[in-house]
Amino acid sequence: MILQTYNLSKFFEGLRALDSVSISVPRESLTLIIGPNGSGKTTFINTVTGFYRADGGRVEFAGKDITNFPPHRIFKEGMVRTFQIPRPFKKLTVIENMLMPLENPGESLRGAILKNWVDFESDAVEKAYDILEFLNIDHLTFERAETLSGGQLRLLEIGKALMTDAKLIVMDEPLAGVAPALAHEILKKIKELCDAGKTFLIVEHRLDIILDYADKVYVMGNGRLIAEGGREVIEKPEVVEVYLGA
Ligand SMILES: Nc1ncnc2c1ncn2[C@@H]1O[C@H](COP(=O)(O)OP(=O)(O)OP(=O)(O)O)[C@@H](O)[C@H]1O
Repeated sequence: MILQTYNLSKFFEGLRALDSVSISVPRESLTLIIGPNGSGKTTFINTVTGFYRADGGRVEFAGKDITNFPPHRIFKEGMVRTFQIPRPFKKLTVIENMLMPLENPGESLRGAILKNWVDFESDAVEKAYDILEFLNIDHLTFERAETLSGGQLRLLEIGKALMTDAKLIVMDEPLAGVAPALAHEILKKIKELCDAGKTFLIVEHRLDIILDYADKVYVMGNGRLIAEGGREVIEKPEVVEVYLGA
């Protein structure tokens, strides 16, 4: 297992947004977290990646206790996250976005750009090209990010995550706003990356598209884990019920 949580909990003024959630993410898999709106999925991701402090429980990454490490330390351990809404630098080109460092979210745009132009390493550029080619967006290399479609922005986000060499890529709704054909392309790329040694933990609502690609599925409802298993879990009565009740 690359990631394990043990009774992870997070409370907001009495609301149990995350209530003793224990999950295991196998290496080189696509593990999916689903559940109706407000069931705690984003809170889970935020707590695992250090954006929220846990109120209870433990997070282990690659066998190491990383509970309540700050986000940059978790990043250094090899876990990177993408956000519900992609945040590229719109006026910059795709390749410039690829070369933007991710490790220091607090760094100013100006500082980041200067650092990049000064520190440009040819192998970083080469790596960025290779990744863009793998993702089939190399034709967009010199386009400004603002001209990309929703799906292309998601691919750019995956590209940026791949630039970091993170072992585990955590994604919040990577298919939101993506046309179905491109969504399938994205998922096929993700599966190829799993075969190549990466691990993905994904929160997603579009089950019709993503379920077939999932190796393992966790279902949340009201801050708790209500089911886990293979793709067939969505047929369990308790899962149907939590979706109907939402
Ligand atoms: N920063 C916060 N402060 C207070 N309450 C919060 C905060 N973040 C989340 N919550 C609450 O925690 C609960 C779980 O929210 P969360 O966003 O984790 O659900 P979700 O499953 O990701 O929903 P969605 O699918 O709509 O994104 C909700 O009741 C939400 O209102």
